[in-house]
Amino acid sequence: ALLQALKQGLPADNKAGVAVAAPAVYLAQIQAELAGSAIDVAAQDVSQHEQGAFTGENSAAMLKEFGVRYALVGHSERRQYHGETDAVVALKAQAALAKGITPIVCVGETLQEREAGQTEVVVKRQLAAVIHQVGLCVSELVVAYEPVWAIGTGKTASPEQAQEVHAVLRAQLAAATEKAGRVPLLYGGSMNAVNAAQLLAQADIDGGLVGGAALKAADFLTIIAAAQ
Ligand SMILES: O=C[C@H](O)COP(=O)(O)O
Repeated sequence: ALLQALKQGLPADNKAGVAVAAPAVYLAQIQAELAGSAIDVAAQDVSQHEQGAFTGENSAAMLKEFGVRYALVGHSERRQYHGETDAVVALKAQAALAKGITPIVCVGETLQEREAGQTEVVVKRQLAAVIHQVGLCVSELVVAYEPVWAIGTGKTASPEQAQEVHAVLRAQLAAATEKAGRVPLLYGGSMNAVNAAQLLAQADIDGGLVGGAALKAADFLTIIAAAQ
């Protein structure tokens, strides 16, 4: 029902790239529902391994069979609950790129790290691992800044706080590629229909990685409208 509402509500002149990131078991259904629409399919994770005996993992090649165009890598919940290190996240980004899937690399600091003044150090360390791993493919990444303290909490980073970090990430990308301006930088963490426009108005915030607010089609469509 959510996908139908999104498809019907997306204006014909929509200019924002839109993708739905679903758990792997729903990807076939999502692919079928979104066929012929302007909405892309994304996975919430991808294996770091190209192939082999890794029971339970979904390789990039397998995801590709279901029309997956993007894969989140390094979402803070994967880092926190599944022990994913910067090195593993970097391998996942590389594995996705190798099969033509665009990785959406998630970075972000915890509340403790922010309060310790470590935000810049943490996000730069997380992104550096990926930049180092993917080499010349840096310009093919999407990067999402998701402060851990803002995810699902209703506490959004202020537009100024988010922009400050996005500017750091943009500069880091610019040191690695001439095409840094083309790398979409998304903000995630309690983005909603009310605060999206102000966040998206910031110079280096190109889009959103929306969780809770995307579960209501009307709210998600409002955010998409703000991203034009
Ligand atoms: O996966 C989604 C992001 O982590 C943001 O979630 P949220 O918008 O519910 O805070």
